Amino acid sequence: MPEYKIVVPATSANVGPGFDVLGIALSLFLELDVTVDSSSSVHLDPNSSPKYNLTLEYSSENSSVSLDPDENLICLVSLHVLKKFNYFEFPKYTHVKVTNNIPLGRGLGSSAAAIVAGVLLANAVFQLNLSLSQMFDFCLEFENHPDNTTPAIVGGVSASYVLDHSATKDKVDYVKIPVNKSLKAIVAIPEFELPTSHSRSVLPKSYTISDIVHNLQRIATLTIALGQDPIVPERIYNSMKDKLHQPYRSALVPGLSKFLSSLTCSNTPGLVGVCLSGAGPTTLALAYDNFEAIGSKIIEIFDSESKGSFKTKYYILDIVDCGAYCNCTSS
Ligand SMILES: Nc1ncnc2c1ncn2[C@@H]1O[C@H](COP(=O)(O)OP(=O)(O)O)[C@@H](O)[C@H]1O
Ligand SMILES: N[C@@H](CCOP(=O)(O)O)C(=O)O
Repeated sequence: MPEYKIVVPATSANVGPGFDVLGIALSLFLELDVTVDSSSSVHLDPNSSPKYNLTLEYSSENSSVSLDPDENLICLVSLHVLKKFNYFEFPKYTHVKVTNNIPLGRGLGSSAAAIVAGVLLANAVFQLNLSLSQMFDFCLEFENHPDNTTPAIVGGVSASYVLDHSATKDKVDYVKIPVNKSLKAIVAIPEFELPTSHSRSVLPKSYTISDIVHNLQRIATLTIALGQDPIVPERIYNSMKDKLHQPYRSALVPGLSKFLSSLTCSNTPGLVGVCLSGAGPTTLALAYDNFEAIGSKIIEIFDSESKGSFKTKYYILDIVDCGAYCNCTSS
């Protein structure tokens, strides 16, 4: 009876000036427990009619997610990978129990985690031995910016570029960026969802050269500043400013402008930088100390700016150096 455990971290993409380039893997996880078991009682449930020999179960509060393999993102990705290897269904009695702690549509890479999990699911059950490069290529077919999927796969902070969307393989290359070990992420998550597709639709089609240079200068310094020891808070803080996406998205996230302008490394001890997480509405603060105090200060800002229209909660998360993995727990 093969059993697999697949674990994929949440990710915060962009990291200020790194629109569609940078991403951080964080200690909040999507987990899949996969069994291929002919004696399992879950298949005796008359309401669970397996499609492609697969049944799905969600243990946590993702009630909006479809359990139909033709609609569920994890299954869609997995079946897509399988078809490329001429498999069209899972082994009989495949059951996938999903425990998802990554909130959906909040800018913490839930869709990227689901895509990566789908690739790993196909890889594990059919022993495809996919290379890292093949995994990146499959992910890119479902999310055409690799800034979430790369750190979800390789962990830590990464920068990636797409070599050529029209190439047949090896489309993505990446580097991992050294990060000072004392840094943690404080993510403030509003209770409303903001689909990434909507948050991308408000971005302009072209930019001024001064805005582009603004971000180019900062992304270069940020990638070095994050790993410096001792930390230079002002350098990280200034390097995390962005002119390519945050100004256009602030109308979608009440409180974002105030959050970005009022919390500084001078008035908030321990803080080194602030930005929107991915496409929002979650925000990210990087800090080396005073995590709880910074979290409370952020919540005060959003509570006052939202005027009671939504609540915001915060998590203090580690930057996890290990990306997605799959363990075979029995043979
Ligand atoms: N664990 C999951 N299982 C199935 N589908 C998921 C899962 N996580 C995310 N999704 C899909 O991805 C959508 C959210 O994607 P997106 O708008 O890009 O937000 P995010 O910033 O969280 O990635 C969800 O509405 C759902 O359709
Ligand atoms: N670079 C993308 C990142 C989207 O991340 P998500 O976690 O919100 O899906 C963008 O900014 O659109």
